[in-house]
Order: sequence, then structure tokens, then C-alpha cells
Amino acid sequence: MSVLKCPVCGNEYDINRSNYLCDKCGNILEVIHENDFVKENFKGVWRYKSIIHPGIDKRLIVTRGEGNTFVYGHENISSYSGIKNIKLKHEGENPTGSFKDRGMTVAVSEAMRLGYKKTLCASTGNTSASAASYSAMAGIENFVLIPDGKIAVNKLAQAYVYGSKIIKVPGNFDDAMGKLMNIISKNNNFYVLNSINPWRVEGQKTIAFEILEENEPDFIALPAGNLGNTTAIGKAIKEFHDLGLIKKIPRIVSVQAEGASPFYNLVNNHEDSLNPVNPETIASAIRIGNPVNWKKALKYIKFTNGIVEKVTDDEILNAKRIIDRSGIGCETASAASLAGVKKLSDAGIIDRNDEVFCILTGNVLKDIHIENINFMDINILS
Ligand SMILES: Cc1ncc(COP(=O)(O)O)c(C=O)c1O
Ligand SMILES: N[C@@H](CCOP(=O)(O)O)C(=O)O
Repeated sequence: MSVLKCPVCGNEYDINRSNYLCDKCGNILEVIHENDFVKENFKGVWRYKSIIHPGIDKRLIVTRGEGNTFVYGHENISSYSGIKNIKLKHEGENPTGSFKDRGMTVAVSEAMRLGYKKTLCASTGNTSASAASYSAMAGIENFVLIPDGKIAVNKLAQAYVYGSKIIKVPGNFDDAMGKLMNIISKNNNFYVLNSINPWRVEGQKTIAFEILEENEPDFIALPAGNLGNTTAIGKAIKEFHDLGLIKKIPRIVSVQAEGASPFYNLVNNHEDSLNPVNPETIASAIRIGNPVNWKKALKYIKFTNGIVEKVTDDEILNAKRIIDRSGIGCETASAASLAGVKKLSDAGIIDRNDEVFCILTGNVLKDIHIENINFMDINILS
């Protein structure tokens, strides 16, 4: 059995509900299961059905075979970070090119279970690309709110070709998210596919499940924007620990871009609540100044004795260059994970013998507009 539970006041709700804010205190609900882990004979997200959505009828599942992503090790990454045993788990190799697909397969399947005909999201690009694809596959009409002029054209093109209705909102991602909250407070016809939907978080937990089934890392590092993924990784670690499947609790390293680092400020300046900022960074996916999941993410940072770090755009681009030139490649925002790990390694907080996983959240083709492509004036025939 599963219930929806408020992580702040503890109020519980039936899972047939589609309003994911607590009636009592307004905080975002979490899904809580009572099941043991029973492995499905399947690779990827739905292998973990018993601990992400045990109740759903398999015939309603909308899947593109997401998850079961490749893990890279490379000597360039080790020498750059100063860590021998560092691995990169590549979520950019999911069907629409980001980790969002792991959450989207669960959320859109839930939209099917609840009988919705319309889905809605606000997006810096990857959520919309994923929402568009999975909604189209399910035969559901998808609406996307994007910050005008602040979204990479490749991601926008994905939502467009999958047939979504794209609506421009003046301002940044946080403004688009505010608009979405306003729409859903007045209209119950849209099923929300952002990470305020707790089923998205359930699917994204499987990144950590896949790591923890085969490894005992000391640190798991990831880029942080709206903080749904920090929440998902933390929830997964806690659940595997509570089920007795792991003994060691890896520390989460949640890395923000310096120009969009309200969560860094909250944790490292010991502030009482999150103070939103006006976000600016080259990493469009994490250009977020008012992350909706900060309360849940903070809970899991505390549970894992985690670290919240910030890195400059130059540090992100340097790390991306190393990942790209190793033949692996990743989206700009994804490189924040390696940049943050290098910073902590240089500071002596991560030891060279620690086992470290960096999550590469997006594909190398996502933010390609930032590249200045140079052509060589060389005649190789002479
Ligand atoms: C490629 C990429 N990396 C990182 C993030 C940040 O993840 P979260 O918003 O869950 O913190 C996003 C968007 O959310 C993203 O698209
Ligand atoms: N970078 C995200 C921002 C929205 O995050 P979500 O996880 O709340 O959907 C995007 O790709 O739009």
C-alpha cells in the first residue's frame, strides 16, 4: 500500500488525489510505501515497481525503456578531480536525453491511472522535452510554459516536434512556475508533470537504486536547480537504508551554479528559510532562483550528512571540457557535479581514495548553442 504524506505536518492522503499540496500546511506531499523490494524481471525504472508505484496496473504504464544508464570511468576524470575511483552515471543517455524520463514514465502513467486528458509543466527545457514525449505516447495533450528567451532551442524543438502546445511566459523559470501554480489553483483539468508531482520523484529515485545495488559509494554528486533530483536521491538512499539493503549512507553533494545558489546560501549560511534569488548562469537547466522542493531536499541533505556546494560558470565549463574531451560529453548543467566534486577534493573534504559517483543529468546535444565551432583551414590532401 502507498499513501501521500506531508513531510512537514505529517498529514496523510489517499493516492487517488491529484492535488499534491497539503491541505493543512501547503507543503509538497511525498509518496510513502510499506512494501518490501521485490525485483521485477526488467531493466531500468520499472525493475523497482514495488517501491516506486506498487499499485499501478502494468497495462497503464507508459514507458520508453528509461533507466539502466551507463557508468563511465576515465583517467582524465580521475586526474582532473584528484579522485581515483570516480564514476559518471550518464542520465543524458535516457530516451529524451535527461534524467527527467525516469520521473516522467511514472508521472504520465499516473496521469493515465487518474484518467487525465491534459498535462502541464513549466520548464527550462528538459522537463518539457520529456513531458512532451511521454504525453504524446500516452495520447494526452501536453501544455508547456517556458521562460521567454531563456530556453535552449534544442530542448524547445523536442517539445515542439512531439506536438506540445508551447506558451511563452515573460521572465525566468521561477515566473513560469508561479504561473503554473496559479493555473492549477483554479483549474483541475491539468495534471502537473513538474517535480511538485511526487510520482516524478518516485521514478527519479531509481538513479540511486541502480548505483546502490552494485556499489557502496562515499559520495553521490549532482547538479541542483528545482531540487527534485536532490530529493529523489536522498529519498532513495533513506528507503534502501530503512529496508536494510544498504548499511553505509553515501553523502549527497548537491551543486548549484554560483549565480543561482539560494539552496547553498540556506544551508551554508544557516538561514531559517530559503531566500529566492534572481538566477543567472550559463547552465540554463539550473537557472532557477526559487526551487520548489527545498524543504524536502534539506531533509535529505541532513539525513545523508550531505554537502551543498556552489561553482562558477568557468568551473562548470572547465569540467564540461574534461568530460567532453574524454569522449563522454554532457549538458552544461550536468558538469556542475564534477566541478563541485573537484572543488571539494581540492579542499580536502573528499579524499582521493573515496568512491564517488557524479550524475550527468543531460545529453551533450542539449545546450549546443553555447559552442563556438571553429573550422580548421588545413588542406589534409597535400
Ligand atoms: C540537465 C539538468 N540538470 C540538472 C537539473 C536540476 O535538477 P533539479 O531541478 O531536480 O534540481 C535539471 C533540471 O531540473 C536539468 O535539466
Ligand atoms: N530544469 C528543469 C526545471 C524544472 O524542474 P522539475 O524537475 O521541477 O520539472 C527543466 O528541465 O525544466
